[in-house]
Amino acid sequence: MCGVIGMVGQGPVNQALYDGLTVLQHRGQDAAGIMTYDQGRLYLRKDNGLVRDVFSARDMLQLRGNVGIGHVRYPTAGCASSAEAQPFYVNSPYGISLAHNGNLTNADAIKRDLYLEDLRHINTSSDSEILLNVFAHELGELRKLRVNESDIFGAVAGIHRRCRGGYAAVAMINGYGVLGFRDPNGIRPLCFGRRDTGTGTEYMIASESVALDVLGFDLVRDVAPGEAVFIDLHGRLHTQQCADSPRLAPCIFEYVYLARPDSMLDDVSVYKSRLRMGRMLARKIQREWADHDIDVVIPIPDTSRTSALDLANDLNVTYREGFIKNRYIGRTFIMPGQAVRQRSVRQKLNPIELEFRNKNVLLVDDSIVRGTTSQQIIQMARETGANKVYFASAAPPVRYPNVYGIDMPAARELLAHGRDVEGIRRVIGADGMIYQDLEDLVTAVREGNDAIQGFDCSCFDGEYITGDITADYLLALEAQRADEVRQAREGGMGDAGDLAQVQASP
Ligand SMILES: O=P(O)(O)OC[C@H]1O[C@H](OP(=O)(O)OP(=O)(O)O)[C@H](O)[C@@H]1O
Ligand SMILES: NC(=O)CC[C@H](N)C(=O)O
Ligand SMILES: [Mg+2]
Repeated sequence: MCGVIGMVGQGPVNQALYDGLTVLQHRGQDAAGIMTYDQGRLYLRKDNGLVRDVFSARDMLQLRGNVGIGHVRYPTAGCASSAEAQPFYVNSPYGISLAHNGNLTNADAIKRDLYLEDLRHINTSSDSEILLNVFAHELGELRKLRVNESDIFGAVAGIHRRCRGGYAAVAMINGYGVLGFRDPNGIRPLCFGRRDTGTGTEYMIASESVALDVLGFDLVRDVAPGEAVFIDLHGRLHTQQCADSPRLAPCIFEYVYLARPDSMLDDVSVYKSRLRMGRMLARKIQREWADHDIDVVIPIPDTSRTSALDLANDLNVTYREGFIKNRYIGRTFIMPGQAVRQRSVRQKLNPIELEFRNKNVLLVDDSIVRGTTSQQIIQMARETGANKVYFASAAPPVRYPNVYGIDMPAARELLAHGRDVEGIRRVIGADGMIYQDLEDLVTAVREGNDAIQGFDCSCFDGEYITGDITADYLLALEAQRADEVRQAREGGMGDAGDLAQVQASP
């Protein structure tokens, strides 16, 4: 899950895009980029690193113009090289750039077709470069010197016909404006907002509404699944449904972990959905463990705080902040590689002894994926003198790979894969263990918007809503992206197709 942003302003957009990306930083910490448009020229700055490290004051001055797009990356395909940072750019037709959140599940097949039939070369191993080239091909096929909005929407319809998987993207077309579109299942989030200024209306498209909030934009609405929104250079908004049979089935893991709690996603407050997850879990504890001896509920910061709060309220047990988080360390789960994830838990979280000594504690996390956090945290709680250490997860066991934009490619890396709850409890070393039921998780989110037809719950139930995921696909994904494979392949960074590095070499 990367973060994307796009804007057509009445004045320079560089600072707003930068600020918006810092607010979306929780969606990707590996690379960042901005591309702007000014009087027929495009300006690009992208590199590996956090937003604050990628853009110097000088870079910002060079990002000229009132129109632009931006991206923060958490890779799910390709490699970690800076050549795969986004936005991507292709010069024909018109000069198009694109930033993508999600993952294409038929990337290999499209790449072949792009080469053999459309005579297009893909220079990286990123699926986002493929998505851009499909769009460029569809637009180029019209063979027009000038296109109009309906041509642009027609090209998005072409993307929906050719691409499978999850994609929420923004694109900038040189001389035309900024486009946002979402896959026909609406797996990854995308919304847009407006801000009225003395000189006219400005529009912004973003992965999460929190980016609009912070910049003073009013949320207009979510982009519908399959829909495209286009803001032309005069700041006029055009929208059109571009898919044949769209249906809203957003990724439920956005609500569990990925999104910021102060965002609205598909009309559901992420914060309120997490409070409800906590209440649901409290009720399960009351049902199945009425005579519990929990003295204190302690969240594992940051994400689980919200659900732990209402879990404690509903259980009528004291809530305490027992771990203090180092605010200068990012999110562990989206770090590349198990070694760095392992190290960062200790550096990031430190216990307050008095909240643990001689107490029976219930540690609450939003989810357990590889078990990196839970194993170390339980050990810390014990070393700090806790009597009993119980563990609760506000999401069900994560047992299956994600193929739509979350980097969980290998089932065998998932703690819960092939294990029952008792087996998981033993591995993480807890005295007791409780997981949310999937049905309750769905209820907790859907209560915010009962128009949501379904969710992508694939990492919990192994059902892939795009219908194209076979056992062979999952095996190939694992062979390509499992931790140790990537470690061996990438070691440092870069790969043979890394143009940026080739050029930089003496
Ligand atoms: O089982 P694991 O593989 O450890 O993954 C799950 C953990 O990772 C995430 O925390 P993270 O540190 O990424 O972010 P947070 O500070 O937002 O909670 C999540 O909130 C869990 O704590
Ligand atoms: N997490 C994402 O959305 C990743 C986008 C794209 N697949 C990449 O790897 O760069
Ligand atoms: Mg966490």
